[in-house]
Amino acid sequence: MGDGNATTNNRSVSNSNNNEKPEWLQQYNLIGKIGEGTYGLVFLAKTKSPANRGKSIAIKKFKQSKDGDGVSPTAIREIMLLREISHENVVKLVNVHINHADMSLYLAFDYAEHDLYEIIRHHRDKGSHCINQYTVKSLLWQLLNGLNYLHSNWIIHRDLKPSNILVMGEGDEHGVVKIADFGLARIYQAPLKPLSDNGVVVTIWYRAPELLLGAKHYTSAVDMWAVGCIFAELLTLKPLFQGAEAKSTPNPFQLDQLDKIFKVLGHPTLEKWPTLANLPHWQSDLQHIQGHKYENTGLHNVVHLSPKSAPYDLLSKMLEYDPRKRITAAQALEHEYFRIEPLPGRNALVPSQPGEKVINYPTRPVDTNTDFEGTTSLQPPQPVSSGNAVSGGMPGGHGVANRSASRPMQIGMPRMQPQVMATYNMAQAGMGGAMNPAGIPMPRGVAAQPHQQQHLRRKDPPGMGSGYPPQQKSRRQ
Ligand SMILES: Nc1ncnc2c1ncn2[C@@H]1O[C@H](COP(=O)(O)OP(=O)(O)OP(=O)(O)O)[C@@H](O)[C@H]1O
Repeated sequence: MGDGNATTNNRSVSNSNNNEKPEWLQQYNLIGKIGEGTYGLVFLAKTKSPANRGKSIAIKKFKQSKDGDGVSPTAIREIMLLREISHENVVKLVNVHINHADMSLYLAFDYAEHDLYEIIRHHRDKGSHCINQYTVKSLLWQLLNGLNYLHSNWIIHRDLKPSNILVMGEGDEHGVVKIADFGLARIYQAPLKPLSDNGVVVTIWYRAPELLLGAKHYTSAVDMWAVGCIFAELLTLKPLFQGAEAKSTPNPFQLDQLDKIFKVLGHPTLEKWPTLANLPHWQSDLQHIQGHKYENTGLHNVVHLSPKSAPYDLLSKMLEYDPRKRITAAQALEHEYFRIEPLPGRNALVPSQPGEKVINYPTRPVDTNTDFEGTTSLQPPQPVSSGNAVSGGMPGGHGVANRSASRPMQIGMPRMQPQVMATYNMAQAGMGGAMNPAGIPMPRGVAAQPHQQQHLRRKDPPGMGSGYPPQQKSRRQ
């Protein structure tokens, strides 16, 4: 590792003995497991190199598929492209490691102490303490800023949800949002099929109606739907559309999820969404979908916002049924909501007003008994300098450490300037398939949709060159 390339090794990571560790792993102190998703396990490690000693890294290990064929070379090439992605609001993929013995894949990312799932849960558990307006707005703005960059580079996330929206802990980037898990949907077997069944539930609550209705061609608009759901959840601390997942077949019809959506937004009509008639489930499930009459509960009642307010206007545009009419990330960044007080800032976790209490969000619990194989004891528990509580128990154990108060607010926030993406030599990489100007391959069989094409025509993605929210009077660091 450290040379910027994927590193490979023929020996399996079988235990914690340093001599038997593959070379790349010897550059880290593996601390323990911090999470488990549908596709893999996430570990906390610390770098050993003198230049970056003690830097926290999150290593995601991808599980083997059941048939044991590991990760395809195509998937590996696509992951290598993700290394070129660089933006302040997108988590940095620092390295890629492939273990050839079992074709397991390890992705090393910059570590983020918090995520929106935990932040929302923290507020909900404290009972009726909503997230302050400044924090909600700053989190949302940065999420949109990162997403605008990804969409401009032809990357559709497809699985945005609160646990994938990370927020940096203390340090230079305190309170900065980082989108995680981007671009990985392409290496999974479509659509969103887990590599192995580990009992982790795939969340459908943030899934766009066109996907639920069986659309074969999705666009970046699916991410904007998810952002709308996350925005509402930040406001109310409750998932907006909490459907029960159907699991009968690999990609079952998620009727309950649609039911939850229709109950709040009313029934979609062909008048408002003309291409609805072409969607497979709309056609095939006449009895359930078209036969049922839904009362429109009213989104404003659920999120407790005035229908005339700026946040409501933005939210309703994110939750537009027709994906072609749904607001884009670039358009959302220009919305009035971000031009009125409180203005969004770079550190989303500082108090919104002088004198307001600093919230000490809990650090991630670390299970120090689980290593890459999932069983072996790693090393004796040790103090973790980033403030992580080290628990010897299973994930979910509470390891809440006290942390010092946030830095005082500063005026004059730096502009967010995304770096230009390096172009990848596709001929050299031997890749075929549809390409876009940024050198990112399109998902197989996915044509550029109107929602995406608007980005194609632009040289610089809108909203990115304009820096942080426009016309700000005062800003928080
Ligand atoms: N770079 C990172 N730094 C810190 N924690 C991370 C990082 N990336 C992921 N995590 C955390 O690890 C946990 C598991 O993440 P993972 O992406 O594997 O699963 P998930 O997002 O919860 O579910 P799924 O795999 O179904 O999308 C989550 O709590 C997530 O916030």
